Amino acid sequence: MRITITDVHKRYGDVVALDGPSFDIPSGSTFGVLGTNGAGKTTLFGLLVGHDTPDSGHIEVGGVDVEQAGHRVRERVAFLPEHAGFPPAMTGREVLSVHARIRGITAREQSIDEALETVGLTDAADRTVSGYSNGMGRRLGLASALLGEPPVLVLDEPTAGLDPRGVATFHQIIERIDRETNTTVVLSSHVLEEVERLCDSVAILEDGVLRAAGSVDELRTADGEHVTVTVRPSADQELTQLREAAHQYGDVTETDGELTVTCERGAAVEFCGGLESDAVDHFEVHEPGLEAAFHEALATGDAGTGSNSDTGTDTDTDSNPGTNTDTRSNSDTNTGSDETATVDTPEVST
Ligand SMILES: Nc1ncnc2c1ncn2[C@@H]1O[C@H](COP(=O)(O)OP(=O)(O)OP(=O)(O)O)[C@@H](O)[C@H]1O
Repeated sequence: MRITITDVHKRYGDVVALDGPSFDIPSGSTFGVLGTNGAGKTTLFGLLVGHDTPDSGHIEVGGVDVEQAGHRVRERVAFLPEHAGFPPAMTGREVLSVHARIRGITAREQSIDEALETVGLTDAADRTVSGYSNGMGRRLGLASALLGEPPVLVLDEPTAGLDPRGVATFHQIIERIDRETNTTVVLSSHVLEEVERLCDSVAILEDGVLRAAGSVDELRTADGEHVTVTVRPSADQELTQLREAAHQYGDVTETDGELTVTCERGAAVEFCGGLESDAVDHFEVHEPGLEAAFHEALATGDAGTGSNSDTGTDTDTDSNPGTNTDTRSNSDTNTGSDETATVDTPEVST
């Protein structure tokens, strides 16, 4: 279900929480809302799920204005708040049963079983919540949001405070929802690698203002002319010559005997093509990441894709985007990730 946010304003007294952001969230996508502390993410989510109303502007979910829908917006939008608490004496299943009844969900038992299964809590369903770990509690919150298969799922910092295993479990669940359903997932996070991994598109807010919006691919290649190349020499004595060569192509930094060269794509091809196999143990070419785009957006107010942005068509988008540089095709490659071309013992030489 497509979400359209149009010129939304919200103040709390003198504080401007939202200052007119406008952007679209494509149906079926996983969408990240990013921003510094106090940027307005939670405020936006409160308006999106109908907990509060904007001072002006509109939010539509599937063509229906959230404000006008009133409590009926719950039929379309489910919410996992950042701090969701449950009565400790109730079992997980009882919690879901109450939530299902409140939300008027039919086929309640089946819906509860499915939600428990999706979040991996089937075995713990009949234990009291007081014995749940933090991660299990978060997953119970997600199960509650999933009841009745809502077309839109809003998750406010879903992995905040979880240990690495809890984070990984949550990622798997969200990826499964993305893969197996047409649910539109909107999430906020301060962890840019997480957003890069999970989300198709993002909006970046600062002080209530939209700084950038677009697909993750568009944003991270907004500065698409530049890549970084890291090179590890085969021996210490090769470092000086490599450093001199690298300086001809771009800015060079050095850490633990490894060089990082930031340069234009064409220069990277030339530089890598000129590396002598005897002198180099290993080199990698990195695409610009979302983190660079985020800082760029905050620094310039625009990451290159424009503000009041349509972030895509009303269809699912590729959830596992990635672009490669031309340099990858020049050599034998072991690709580390979609964003990195990794080359061991290059066979090209001058
Ligand atoms: N109920 C409220 N009363 C007064 N000010 C509020 C209220 N809710 C939010 N604000 C203010 O509005 C601004 C936006 O807050 P919001 O919680 O939406 O930001 P956020 O991006 O979610 O921040 P964080 O990443 O720290 O959770 C902040 O300046 C905040 O202090």
